[in-house]
Amino acid sequence: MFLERIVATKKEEAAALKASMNLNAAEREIAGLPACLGFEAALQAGRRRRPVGLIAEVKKASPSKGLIRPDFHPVQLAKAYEAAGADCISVLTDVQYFQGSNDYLRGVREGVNVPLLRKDFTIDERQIYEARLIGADAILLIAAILDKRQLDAYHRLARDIGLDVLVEVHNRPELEAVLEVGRATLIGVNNRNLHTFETDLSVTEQLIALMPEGVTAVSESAIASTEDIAFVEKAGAQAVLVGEHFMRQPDVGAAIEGLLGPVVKTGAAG
Ligand SMILES: O=C(O)c1ccccc1NCC(=O)[C@H](O)[C@H](O)COP(=O)(O)O
Repeated sequence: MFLERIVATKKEEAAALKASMNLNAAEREIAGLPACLGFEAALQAGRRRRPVGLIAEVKKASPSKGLIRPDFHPVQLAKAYEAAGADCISVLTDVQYFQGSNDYLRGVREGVNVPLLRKDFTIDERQIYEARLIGADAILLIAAILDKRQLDAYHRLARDIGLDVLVEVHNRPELEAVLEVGRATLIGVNNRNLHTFETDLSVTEQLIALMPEGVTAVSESAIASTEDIAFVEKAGAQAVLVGEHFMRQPDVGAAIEGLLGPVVKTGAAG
């Protein structure tokens, strides 16, 4: 099973981090960093300018599609996303399966001033410290690979060091576990089954209907047309996470406008 392979790789990486990272030193360094940019707040602000908030993803390759963008320049792409009004940017840092890199996130941090999601498979607390140290504003917690104790502890740690948390679910039991833990305010519904790679936007419709008031709901994956946006918005998505569709267009800024329309000036700050 593919997800199990990814988790096994992450366990090896976590063991290496355990050997190289001094937690006290990491905490001291983090205490001296500037505050994170508000990831969830940026998505809510984005909803006032477009039908839904936008997390635009910098994604070179994926397990399901292989190499997506051979001519891959993460900082240029991120600057184009920012110029086109992306509210937040997701940067894949997994090396083995997505051809990502922590250096991509560091570079993007230097290049843009929008909140950044470190998109990776978090299974150890040291990865959360690492995310903050390389410049992320938010991390991803995937319910399919974490039990309730981990969801609770990792969420608490991330918030303690200033990070927002996008908690990802794909089915009803995962959503119920996340709601029982009771910490998530920002919940992503992944339309992709991470075991089979099958995609289905109706997963967004089914799961958002079960979410309580007050949750910022994000529809993730397989969004590629204005019809898809209309569908997930009607289902209650307040934001979307889009990677491959943008990565396949030569001009990613124009692709944002094509998918979501122009930014509407509200006159209000934010
Ligand atoms: O994208 C994959 O093939 C994939 C496979 C296994 C686990 C995770 C995977 N993707 C991570 C993501 O959640 C997506 O990169 C993100 O939602 C954007 O999706 P898309 O717009 O379809 O590129």
